[in-house]
Amino acid sequence: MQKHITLGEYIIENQKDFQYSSGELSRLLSSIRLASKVVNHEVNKAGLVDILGAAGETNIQGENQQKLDVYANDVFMKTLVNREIVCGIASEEEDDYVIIEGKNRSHDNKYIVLIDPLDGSSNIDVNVSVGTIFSIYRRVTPIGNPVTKDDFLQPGNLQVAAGYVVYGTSTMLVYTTGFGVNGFTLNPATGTYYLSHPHMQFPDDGTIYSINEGYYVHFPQGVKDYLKYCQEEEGNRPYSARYIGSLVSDFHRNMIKGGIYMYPTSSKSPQGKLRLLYECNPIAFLAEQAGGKATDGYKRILEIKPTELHQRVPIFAGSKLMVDKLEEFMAKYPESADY
Ligand SMILES: O=P(O)(O)OC[C@H]1O[C@](O)(COP(=O)(O)O)[C@@H](O)[C@@H]1O
Ligand SMILES: [Mg+2]
Ligand SMILES: [Mg+2]
Repeated sequence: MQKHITLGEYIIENQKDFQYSSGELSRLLSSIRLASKVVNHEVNKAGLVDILGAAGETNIQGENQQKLDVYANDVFMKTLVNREIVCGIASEEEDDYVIIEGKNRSHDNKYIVLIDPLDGSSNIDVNVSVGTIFSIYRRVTPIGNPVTKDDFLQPGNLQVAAGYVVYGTSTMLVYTTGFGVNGFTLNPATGTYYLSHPHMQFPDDGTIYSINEGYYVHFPQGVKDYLKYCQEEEGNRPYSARYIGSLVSDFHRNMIKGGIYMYPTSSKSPQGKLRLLYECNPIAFLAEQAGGKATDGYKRILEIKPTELHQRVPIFAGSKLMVDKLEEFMAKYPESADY
């Protein structure tokens, strides 16, 4: 009989791959696994109980928080804090980073977590897939001291692990520790994640483009030109347009089928919309680990030096040949061109 590998087994078996293996990163990933199951349970009954709708608060970025945004943030924060395995957390739903001081081992945990607890909030109330995105770094502040902003403002190429959970028709946890990308599907009957998508790889090329095309008039000229290219009749074009409006779900589909996800700058959002630290960096790490590519249109996302916790950047991520082509169009216009 074929043996089904559980996520718990996989984490333990691959612990040796971690550069500074001490079991801490494994415990951290196990905590995320646990918290994701709790959030999944709540997301699954979203239509039944009073957890739909706005929480009545806005986050520091001026966005209306949904009840499930707040719930997911609480679950991930509490799970990570209670287990005393990280020294700091930054979340989309928190104004500033949170310093975690262990009860017995004050300030001596190694890892920090940056998280988008519930991605795609606008889809919650209409029963469409949402997700969680996480990014993990080693601290740079010496052990024994409280973490500082510098620990959180590290470029994406220093991530030690990153991943997402997609709460879709099935729930999947997909992650990398820098040794490829693996996907695990939750069996709701047993509450266990099983390895279902080993060694996930972006097809080199694809025929899906994902962008909020409603904002077309506000896009940079390079993006407009690329969209016209996507729609022309030639070779494997025109491509199919697919846009869920949930980064995790759009990215996940494109990784499996081949495609490009785009959230450019626009005259309405001159910096782009998606957040570098807990949306773009983890997605870019996964994209590269799966043989794909992620850029801001001109340079690698993973090489951007962050300056702000909630910094926004444009992102183009997906199949390598498609992102290469997008960059060709972008290169025709200087990076600072007016829209
Ligand atoms: O509605 P728009 O402008 O197309 O934006 C959709 C994008 O915004 C996001 O929902 C932002 O994420 P949050 O829900 O975590 O704020 C992305 O998941 C998604 O790709
Ligand atoms: Mg998000
Ligand atoms: Mg969110």
